[in-house]
Amino acid sequence: MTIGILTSGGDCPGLNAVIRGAVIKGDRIHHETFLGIRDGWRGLIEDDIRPLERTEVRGISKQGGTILGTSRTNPFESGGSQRIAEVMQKHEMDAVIAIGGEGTLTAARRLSDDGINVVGVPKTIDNDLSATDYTFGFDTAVSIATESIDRLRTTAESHHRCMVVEVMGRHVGWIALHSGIAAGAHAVLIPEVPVTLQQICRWVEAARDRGRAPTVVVAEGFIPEGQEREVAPRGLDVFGRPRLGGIGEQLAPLIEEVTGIETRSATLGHLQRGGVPTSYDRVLATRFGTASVDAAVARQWGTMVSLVGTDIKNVDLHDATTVLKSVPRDRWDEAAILFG
Ligand SMILES: Nc1ncnc2c1ncn2[C@@H]1O[C@H](COP(=O)(O)OP(=O)(O)O)[C@@H](O)[C@H]1O
Ligand SMILES: O=P(O)(O)OC[C@H]1O[C@](O)(COP(=O)(O)O)[C@@H](O)[C@@H]1O
Ligand SMILES: [Mg+2]
Repeated sequence: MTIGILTSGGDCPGLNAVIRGAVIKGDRIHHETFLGIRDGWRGLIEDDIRPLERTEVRGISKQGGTILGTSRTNPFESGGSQRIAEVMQKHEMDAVIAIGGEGTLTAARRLSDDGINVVGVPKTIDNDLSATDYTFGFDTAVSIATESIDRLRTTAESHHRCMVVEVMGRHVGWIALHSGIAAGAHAVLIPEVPVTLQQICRWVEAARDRGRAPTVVVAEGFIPEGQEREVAPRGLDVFGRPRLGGIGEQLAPLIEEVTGIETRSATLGHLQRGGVPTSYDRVLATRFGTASVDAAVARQWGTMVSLVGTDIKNVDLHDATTVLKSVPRDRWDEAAILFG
């Protein structure tokens, strides 16, 4: 069997570990041949494909980014399933392992419904995919965010300031919640839970009154009071969605105005997506990679590998892509006991 591998959507630490796991297991156990598809669906549509040898994946599980490149190309805008089948046939490619988030896997599901042999691997720092307990990349993003909040807090303490830290999370607040709890934030603001400016300021003042440097962690997708949408002053991405970012900068002067506490903001942005994966993410990504080849060999098309408890299972792509995994209200309430 010849298997093509692609990485698509926002990159995330651990992608290379999946590629390495798949190629090594496929070569050593199943004697499969691999093709590297460049830049996600773009490579499959534009026929940008090359052999992917075992020697190329040596030692890459600790490397950030993806050796295959990524893009947000929509396969259905330029030829769709028919074009992909044509390119696969040309390369005698029997199957595709698609490593991506909810967007990529939705595309994979649609392609699979059209008869393309696809197996999905869930990736995203946002941890917003249903049908898997965790995705690789999330642990690394939370670690980087936690360390950054710890650092920002020491400078805020020196200056008796409030610090607003903006983290990623397009639709969900998992990174904000976990890094906020880990760093002992005085407020965590997420897209799932509306919080008034008044409440935020009450938490900030309570922390200040105890001699603490108030620390507010906000997910980029948090919708501030009185606004209908997220803060997105930087136009649209290639898929036509608003590019989020800026809520931290918007909140800081408002908090300063209401509380009188000098307030700064810092946006962590792509720092959360770059660099080496944590050991947790390397292990999860490697296990996903080896399991994805097993799924391809077993011809489990239209499925995705997933983490359930500590086991790796196979789930239907339909189940994985219908509902986003958002933060349940009780998980935020549990954290909110510690705010202020
Ligand atoms: N509903 C959809 N149908 C087909 N293709 C989609 C769909 N949603 C997203 N995609 C494609 O997958 C790409 C990757 O999705 P995106 O959300 O950017 O990243 P991720 O896969 O990490 O979630 C998108 O740019 C788009 O081209
Ligand atoms: O700056 P970019 O690459 O357009 O993407 C930013 C978005 O990508 C993410 O990091 C991950 O989202 P995806 O998994 O959907 O790619 C989001 O948290 C963020 O909103
Ligand atoms: Mg997405």
